Amino acid sequence: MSSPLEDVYCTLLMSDSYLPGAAVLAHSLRDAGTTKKLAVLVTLDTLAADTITELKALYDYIIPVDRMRNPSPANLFLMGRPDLAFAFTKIALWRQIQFRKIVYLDADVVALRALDELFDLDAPFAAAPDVGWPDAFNTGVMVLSPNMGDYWALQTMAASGDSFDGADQGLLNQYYEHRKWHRLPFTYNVTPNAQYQWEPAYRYYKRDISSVHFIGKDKPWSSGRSSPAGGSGVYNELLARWWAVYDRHLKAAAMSSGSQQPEHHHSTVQQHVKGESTSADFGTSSTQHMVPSIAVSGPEATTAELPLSEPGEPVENIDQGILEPTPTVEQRKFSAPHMEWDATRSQPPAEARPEAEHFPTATYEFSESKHLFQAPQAYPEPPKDMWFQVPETKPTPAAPPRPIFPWEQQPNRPKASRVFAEDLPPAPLPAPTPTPSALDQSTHQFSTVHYDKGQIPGQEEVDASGPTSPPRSSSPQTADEQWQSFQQSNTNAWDSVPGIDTYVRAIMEAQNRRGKPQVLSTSEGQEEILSPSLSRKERRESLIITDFPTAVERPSLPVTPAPVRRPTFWGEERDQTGELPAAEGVPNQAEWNPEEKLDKLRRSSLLEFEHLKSPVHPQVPLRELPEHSTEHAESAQHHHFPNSGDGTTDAPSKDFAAQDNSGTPVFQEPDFGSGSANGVEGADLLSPTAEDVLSPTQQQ
Ligand SMILES: O=c1ccn([C@@H]2O[C@H](COP(=O)(O)OP(=O)(O)O[C@H]3O[C@H](CO)[C@@H](O)[C@H](O)[C@H]3O)[C@@H](O)[C@H]2O)c(=O)[nH]1
Ligand SMILES: [Mn+2]
Repeated sequence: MSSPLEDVYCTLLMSDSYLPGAAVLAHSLRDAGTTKKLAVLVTLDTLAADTITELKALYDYIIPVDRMRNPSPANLFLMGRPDLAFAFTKIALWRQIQFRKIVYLDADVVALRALDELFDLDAPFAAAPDVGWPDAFNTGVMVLSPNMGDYWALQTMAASGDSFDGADQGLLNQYYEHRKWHRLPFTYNVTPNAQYQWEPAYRYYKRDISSVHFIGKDKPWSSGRSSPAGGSGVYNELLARWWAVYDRHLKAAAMSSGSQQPEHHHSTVQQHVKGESTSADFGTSSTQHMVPSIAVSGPEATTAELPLSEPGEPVENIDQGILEPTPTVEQRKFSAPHMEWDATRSQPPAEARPEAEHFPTATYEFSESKHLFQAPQAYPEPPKDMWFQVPETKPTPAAPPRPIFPWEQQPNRPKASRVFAEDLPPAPLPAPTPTPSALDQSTHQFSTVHYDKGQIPGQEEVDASGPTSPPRSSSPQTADEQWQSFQQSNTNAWDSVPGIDTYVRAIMEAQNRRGKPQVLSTSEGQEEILSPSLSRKERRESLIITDFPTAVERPSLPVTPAPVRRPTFWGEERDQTGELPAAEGVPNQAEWNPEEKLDKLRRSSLLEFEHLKSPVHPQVPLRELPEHSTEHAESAQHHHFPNSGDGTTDAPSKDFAAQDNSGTPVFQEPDFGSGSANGVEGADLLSPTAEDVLSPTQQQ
């Protein structure tokens, strides 16, 4: 007998109903990698043969013991646990002197890690505090050194029924109250309950938990998979640990997946797990099991026929609409992962446990429900206040903007409106220009609609009903007179500030010196051409942009206008970086005599231009010309030449300045289309090209 005594984990099984607990416990210890052997005390006369067979597959030692009844079980009723009438049987542990040390675990314990270090305790007896009374210990996890002295002392107490709770825990606490017992950390016997309150402590110590003990009447396997209503997140989390072991080794799906273990072992366990199996012959043939499920599912399976499930039914009843789901937030409370060390400051401690050691595991399986899907009667309420509340009372409109311009303060100011050219009565054309040439006749055809100053559509809207400007239809005034009166009534305050006037004049003079074209200068001899009614002396010379020169004041543009130098974003850099490529067939400006070309044009056959008189000539769009069209008509004498060759009309350059860089509007050419702009013949006759305009200095 010199061989050293063995160490074992040991549990107790007195009824078949606790078999799932004993099976999960054994698997959890083996999963944790313990090197110790497993033993189970069994009361053979209260256990089924299948249960013993199952235990043999899980435990190294099956140790039959005699049941020991409490002779005075009244205190058990005080606890509400009359089922613990044979709890004294547990003291048989002390007589298992074939073992050096026993780490005893209740059958309702699941080990989260191996507890092998407990075998190294020197103390003859150790246990963890009980949550119901922490000065006492819980007898679900104990470390003991079997010896017959303690056994007989305990047996004597038990026989006399000396236990304050009527069961083993009261007995053992009374026995060790005046002896030394080693107090184990609570983490060796964590006893969660649905009403657990101190969740922060749980979060803090969670990673140290070695085993979880599901005390009380309801066990994980007897309650089924759904957690008790209102169960705390802590409880559900730890409950999941038990089910994780069960699912890993014992659930029905494992049976049909080629497991090496005999099927009946698992079915024996499943019989005692709520919601896992209701049939005694479950597992004899999975095919047979499937047949009724097909027969039941059909349109005739209405909600009324569905069996109502108990509160603790599996999730699939929620899917089937039998049960209302609880909101997801309550099902899964977030808990931040516990950090063992500050990873931002140091490396992990050498003896640290794996970070993923306590990761919760969840296993999902196919539903075996035989019912068609039924939508839940109610889904969780959508969040409130997610719509825009339309104000019930109309908001008071904001005050109108403060008047800026003098005419805005006129009491009877007409309401601003929009007038389109199409809506206007045809404007009376001014007296035709007494030019006999056919060229002029055709030129006028270019200007589809002819406006005088006072008839400019854009100004009509202000003009027409204004108090200072009588309606044109009833007015004997000429267009120019209307224009004058309009201008006089609508002046800007700054028009009369002499400093501004002087300043702008200086700028313009500087520009003139640099060769900019100025259209405001008058040209003698042309005064009477289009507006004989307006004397030039009546107009003051003006810098105001809106104060356009009349036809009398405005000279005909030179045939070859001076190129307009436009300011670029890069300043004058453009002159250095290059120029546009020369247009094909465009003569050098120096070699070009406009008079000669005009003569040549006049001599050419009139018939060739007859088609240009047609107002629907395809090259001439019928649209209103800008307000300077009067001037345009004049200048067109010099600019608009038809192509004498193929009969198409040549477009003048559109780069012809609409505005020079002083901001003074010059005039805008009508759009004649771009197709023929590069015609050689026409280019010969037309002066300004893009090249001329943009980079005249670069030419030769
Ligand atoms: O029908 C039964 C009842 C109990 N047991 C075994 O006895 C143990 C104790 O019973 P249990 O239901 O686990 O009791 P608890 O709910 O844990 O109640 C507490 O009270 C019991 C009686 O004092 C102590 O044994 C427990 O350790 C203590 O945690 C079980 O784990 C089993 O190992 C059976 O095998 N079959
Ligand atoms: Mn227990």
